Formats: sequence, structure tokens, C-alpha cells
Amino acid sequence: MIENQTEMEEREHLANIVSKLQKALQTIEQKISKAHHEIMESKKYLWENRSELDPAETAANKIDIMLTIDQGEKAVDKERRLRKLIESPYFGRVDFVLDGQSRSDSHYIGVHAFSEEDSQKNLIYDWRSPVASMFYDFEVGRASYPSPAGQVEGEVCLKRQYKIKDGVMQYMIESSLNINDEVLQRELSQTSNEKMKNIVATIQKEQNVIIRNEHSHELIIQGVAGSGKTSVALHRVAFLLYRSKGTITSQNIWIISPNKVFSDYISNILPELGEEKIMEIGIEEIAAKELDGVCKFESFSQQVAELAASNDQSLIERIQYKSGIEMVERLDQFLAHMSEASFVPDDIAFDNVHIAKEDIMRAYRGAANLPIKQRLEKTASIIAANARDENGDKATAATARKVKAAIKKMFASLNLLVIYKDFYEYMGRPELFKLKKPKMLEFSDVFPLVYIKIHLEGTKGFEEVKHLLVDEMQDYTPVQYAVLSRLFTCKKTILGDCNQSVNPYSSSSITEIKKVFPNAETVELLKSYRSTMEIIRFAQQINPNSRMIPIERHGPSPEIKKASDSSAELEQIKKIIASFQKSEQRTLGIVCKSQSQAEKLYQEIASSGEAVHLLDFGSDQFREGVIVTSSHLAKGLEFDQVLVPFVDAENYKTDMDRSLLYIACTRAMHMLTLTYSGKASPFLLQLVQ
Ligand SMILES: Nc1ncnc2c1ncn2[C@@H]1O[C@H](COP(=O)(O)OP(=O)(O)OP(=O)(O)O)[C@@H](O)[C@H]1O
Repeated sequence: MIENQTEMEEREHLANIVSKLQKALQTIEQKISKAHHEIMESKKYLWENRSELDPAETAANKIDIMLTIDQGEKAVDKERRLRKLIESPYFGRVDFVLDGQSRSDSHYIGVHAFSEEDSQKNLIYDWRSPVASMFYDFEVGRASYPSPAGQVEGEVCLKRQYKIKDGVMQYMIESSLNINDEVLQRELSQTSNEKMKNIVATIQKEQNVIIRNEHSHELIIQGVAGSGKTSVALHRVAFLLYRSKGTITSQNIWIISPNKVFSDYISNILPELGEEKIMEIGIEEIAAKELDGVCKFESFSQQVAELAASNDQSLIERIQYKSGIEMVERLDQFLAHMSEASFVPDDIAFDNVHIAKEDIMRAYRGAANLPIKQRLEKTASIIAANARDENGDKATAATARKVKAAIKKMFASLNLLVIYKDFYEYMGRPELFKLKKPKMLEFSDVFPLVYIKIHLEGTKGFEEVKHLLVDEMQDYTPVQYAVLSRLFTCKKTILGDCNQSVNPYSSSSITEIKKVFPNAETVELLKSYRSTMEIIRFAQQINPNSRMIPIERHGPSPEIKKASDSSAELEQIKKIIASFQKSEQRTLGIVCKSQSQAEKLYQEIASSGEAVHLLDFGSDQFREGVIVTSSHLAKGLEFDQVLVPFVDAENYKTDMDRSLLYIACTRAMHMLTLTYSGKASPFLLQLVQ
């Protein structure tokens, strides 16, 4: 017999669960208040009796207080989960009959688990539990889920989806093959807001495989724009935290985030899923830490801005040379050469101590697996420890020190910048090393230099990190990956889209990334969930390489508006803003090619009294309303409506411009408009009638 078969029965079941959740909430609130009272009382007791208590008693009381605080914090955490469940206890249900049995068991699936206190019966299963995987992976029919004893086989005899808001069921859908789509459609047609949403209720099968992958040491996710890469990666973190409770905490999972606005945008997901935020770090922070005291460097965004503003061929050549996969090989070849050629031993003869250069070389060769500075240190220590005078007596401490110093001087130069310059001499390309200013590197030199530094000095790395997420993988070069692989030896999830590079001269393809991580597993996501079919088809004309498969969701066709001149274009932009302000939509992104264009346009719009926000590299928050920004900063974000201004032939003409235009257009969920004056960009030729 199937329990809660009719909608009426489901509503009763829901009311029953909500009432149990409320009862559990009351109990936990009482616990919290009791813990609070106990802490206050214990502190009062400690204070009032401070002169009579001996140190052991004081310490014991303090430990008691700490334990109560710890229990209180756990209770507060539980309270938060219960409140969330009361709003929406579950979103799915699978009824499963185990092979060999006749009775089915119902499993209601929610963001968190909930069980009855007395009976310990599971009333709601966590979406990450093994049994819940069937909800994402199977329709009605044969199914299985993993268990410690092996795969559990059986039959799903019922699958339902629910939308419950504020404890009230808004709709309930019986599963058939395309039901998933219907719920998904409803979710996708909603307006955006300033934070990324969780997708637990509608995770797709191909996404679920990635989320639950526990075996890959490196997992590379290549996904088209809007395919849910970032969402999936964050749900994967929540899954890994659930599976590794007790061994990994959110402090052990780090994300290399492209900028602070993006970090803010995604910051909600893990707390919504009942986990704490993970640690984040920017690639430039990593470089700054490694190059502290060595030199300063320009930022990646400065490099992108420079390229977007000019077509400096020698700069492009410098960047391309340092961004290819061959760069790692070249550096390895140079480092192997340098560590041998730069060490020129000589015979030592002082204080009656004689050491042959062959012995010094032998010791140096014996320490070949160490970074150069440590290798020299070890060579010097071994030779000094074995140094004997003419009588066969051990060298004195003072002589040993002199021996050590002499050996270290046998290495040509340990100055990092000198060695880096030598690299280009060795390659016969000295013109490729150009400082931005004295002691200020171009961005493309930063990671080759860090790579050399690691070989020279070694690194402690980031041992506390047990899993690393790298988003926007296409924007990192093979040398950057080679550095990351040395600094972070942990498991990694690397995600991005090779069609969304903000700097095609330094972008990496999957093949290149895989050369650094040869054992990585690669998965591809082709279905795009963010934008309507009309927007996706439009974006595909701009970038014909894109293999996006749109999901069947429709909206207005993107519009290209021509203005007679730039001031008429500005008027058009203001009109679009005005009609957005009157609509139900919550976010309008005005996405310019460069940050300087965004700043200028922002000033022009703001000066006419419009409420607009400028997002720049100093911003740390994504907001609702009208936002003016650049493609570079908008990457990873999304807006209900996108307006791309200045799409004229002068502004959008290079490969890099094409990539930036594609990124801008694929930020739109429901509506897209492009404006220009003069001649349209060649990328719009097929689109402008
Ligand atoms: N299974 C899903 N159910 C509901 N919404 C989804 C699902 N997968 C993705 N989405 C939605 O699609 C949009 C794009 O997701 P996300 O930003 O994670 O994609 P992305 O691949 O990282 O995009 P991009 O590379 O273009 O920045 C978001 O609004 C997300 O909520």
C-alpha cells in the first residue's frame, strides 16, 4: 500500500511534519535558553567566588563553561536548520521497494535531515544521503543506490516533487519523464537576485554525477555558459562536507575566486545548505604571498584592461609566450640546466683543511632532489661536517663555518630576478622580459617567477587545504596550474569554460590543463540553464564555436538598437533603464567591454539622477537594481536583463572583443539588448538585418 497517495493525504502529511518540526524547534529553543542561563550562572559563580576558588577549580569551571558554549552553538545550528525546514520541509519523495520485498518505503527529501526524537525514525532525508541519490538519478522503474555493503537494488514505484513555501504546499507534481523539466522551468523563469540560488530541488542527472564524485583526485568540469558549473561545484562541496564529517571542515576547503564580487554572489549557497562558508583566496593573493619582499606586480585585471584598450603586438607576444604549455617545459629545462651550470665548485684550502672540488660536486649531486637553496645548504653541511685538517682532526667550528660559506658562494647567483632574467637569455629571447616599472612585473611574469622561486627555495604550500576549487579555469595559464599543483597537493575541482576567456592570449584549453594534471577526470556540461533559447541562439551567432544546448524556455528575442550618434545611444540606454524600472525584473546589467567604458557610462547615467551602481574591481558586493560593469567583472554573474552598449565596429573587432561580447550576452537570463551608433561590430553582421 502506498502511503499519502492523494494530494489531500500529502497536505495532511505536510501539516503533521510541520507540527513535529515546530515541536522540535520549541525543545531546542528551551535547550538554548537553558544553556544560556547556565553559562551566565557559571560565570557569575566564578566571579563571585574568585578569591576562594583554587586554580584547579577555576580551570574546571572554565572547561564546563566552554562545553556548555559548545553545546549551545550546536543547538543554535540545529535551530537554524529547523527554521529552514519549517519553511520548506522537503522538495521530493521517492518510494522504493527493495528487491525481494513487497512493501515500499517512502523517503521524503529535503535540504536537511529530520528524525523523530523518540523513535529516531527518519521523517526527512538529507538530499546528500545515499537513498536521496535515486531522486536525481532515476525515474519510476528499476533503480539502485550505493550503501557501504554495495549497491542496493530495487524499484522506484513513486516519485513526486513539491514546492513548499512558508510551510504551505504550492504545488505537487507526480513524476513522469518530463516532470523534472516542468519544475525546472518554473525555477528558471524566476527573477534573479543578488545572491546565487541553491538548486537542490532540481539538480540534473549529469550534475548529480559530478556532485557525488568522491574518487577523482582532480576533476575538471568544462561547461558551457550557464550550465551550472559554479552551482554544481558548491553543491559538491556541501556533499563532500557531509560525506567527510569529522575529517574535513569548511576551513579545509578553499576556492580560488576571481574577485570579491563573485565571492559575495556565491556566499549564500553553503550557509543555505547548512554548511559554513569555505575559505577563499585570489590567485594574486597567492602570488603576493610567495613574492612578498621580492617585487610588486600588475594585476590580471590591469593586464586585461590594457589589452582591451590597445592592440600592442609586442605585449601580446610576451603574454602568449608565457602562457603556452611549452612555458612549463622551458622553465623545467632552464631550471635543470641552471642548477647544474650555476654551481661551479672549486678546491678549498684554508686553515690546514683541503677539500677537492670533486668531493663537493659529489655531495651536491647527492642532494639533487632538493630545492636549490636547501641543496646548497645540505652540500655545505655535509662537506663541513666531514672536513678534516692535515692531521686528520675534525675542522674547528670556525673553519666549518668558513667552509660552508665558501661552498654557498660557488653558486652563481641566488637573486630571483637575476635568475629570471637569465631564463630569457638562455632561451635566446631577452626581449620578452620587460618590467612594467622598476621592480614591478607585468602580470604574465608573475607565475613563471613564482615557479622558479619554488624550485629555488621550496615552499610550505597550503597543507591545511584538503580540497581546492578553481573557478574560471580558462583564465589560468599552465604555469599557474603548475604552481597550484605544487602549493596545493590536495584533491581539486577545476571548472570553467574555454569559450569565456577574458584574455584569449593567456587562456588555457582543457588539453593544456590536462598536461599539468594527467590523471584528471574530465566531464563536460553542454546544457545551459540560465538563458532563454532566444538568447542562447543569439550568443551562438557571436561565438559559433559554442556547443551550448539550450533548455526549452522562451522569452523575447534579443534586440539590437542602432542610434544615430553617441548621445542618441545614451538616450536609448536611459529608456531601457526606465522600462526596466517599471518591470517586475530585479537586475539589469549594463555590461561594457572595459572597466573604463563602464565608469564613463556610469557617470553619464548617474549624473541624470538615475539610481545605478558601478561594479569595479574595488567592489565587494553584488546588488539588485541597475548595475554598470565590464564583461571581465560580470563573468560568473547573471542578470534578469542585460544591456550591452557600444557594440560598434571600432569597439568590438578583435578575438578578445568577441570573447568579451559573448561573455556579456550570456549573462542574460530573460532579456538581452545591444546598442550601438555608427557601424555595427562585425560580430553582429548576421544578426543585424
Ligand atoms: N539543475 C538546475 N536547476 C535549477 N537551476 C539551475 C540548475 N543548474 C543551473 N541552474 C541555474 O543556471 C544558472 C547558471 O548557473 P551557474 O552560474 O552555476 O552556471 P555556470 O556554468 O557557472 O555559468 P557561467 O560559466 O556562465 O558563469 C543559475 O541561475 C543556476 O541557478
